[in-house]
Amino acid sequence: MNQSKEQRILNFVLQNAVRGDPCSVVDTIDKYCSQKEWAMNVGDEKGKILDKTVEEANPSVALELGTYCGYSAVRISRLLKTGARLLTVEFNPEFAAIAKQMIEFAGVQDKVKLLEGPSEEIIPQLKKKYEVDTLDFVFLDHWKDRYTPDTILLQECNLLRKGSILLADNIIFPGAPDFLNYVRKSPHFQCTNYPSHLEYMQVEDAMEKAVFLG
Ligand SMILES: COCc1ccccc1-c1cc(O)c2[nH]cnc(=O)c2c1
Ligand SMILES: [Mg+2]
Repeated sequence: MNQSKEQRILNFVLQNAVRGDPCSVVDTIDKYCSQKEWAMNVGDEKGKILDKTVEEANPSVALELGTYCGYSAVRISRLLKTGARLLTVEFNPEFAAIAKQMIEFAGVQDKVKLLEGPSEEIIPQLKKKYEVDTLDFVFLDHWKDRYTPDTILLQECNLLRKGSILLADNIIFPGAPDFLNYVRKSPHFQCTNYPSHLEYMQVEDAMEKAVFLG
C-alpha cells in the first residue's frame, strides 16, 4: 500500500532531523515541504508570526486546533516555559498518528497532549476531562468553517479570560471571512492583522490575532 504524503514527511524527519531537537524537526519539515512536496504546515514565514505571538502570550496552557503533522505543535511547544502545556486537537486519525510520532521524535511529548476527535466535542471537555481552567493562547489552524463556531464555543465554555490571545491561520487563503467579520465586529475582541504568504508559496495569506477583552 503506497505511503501517504504525511508518512513521507515523517520518514524524512526521522532520517534527517536530530532526535530531541525541536528546531531541527521544524527546519527539516520546511526543507521537505519547500523542496519536495507542498503540505499545509504553517511554515516558517507565518511560523515567525506564531513564535512572536506565543512569546507575547507566554502561555501556561495553550490550545491548538488542527495538529496535522505536528509542525506547529513542535514549533509552539519549543517556546513554552517549564510546566506549561499545549493541548492540540486533530480530527483525522491518520494525521494524528503521524503527529504523535513527530512530537515524540522532537522530544516535546511531555509538554504536548494530542487529543484526537472533532473540536466541537473536545472543547466542552477541556475543563473537566483535561483539567483546564482558562486558555492563555489558542492557535486556530483547522477547518476554516469551524473558526467562528469554535471561537463562540470557547466563550460559552468559559475557557477564555481577559487577555487570552487567539491567533488564526489562513485568513486570506483558503480564507475565513465569517471569522474575520465575527471577531472584528465583536466588542469582546481587539484584533490585529498580520499580512504574510501561504506556506512555501508566493501567494498572499494573513494571520489574525484576536485578544479577548472579557
Ligand atoms: C487542504 O487544503 C490545503 C490548501 C490548499 C490550497 C491552499 C491552502 C490550503 C490550506 C492551507 C493551510 O495552511 C491550512 N491550514 C489548516 N487547514 C487547512 O485546511 C489548510 C488548507
Ligand atoms: Mg494553516
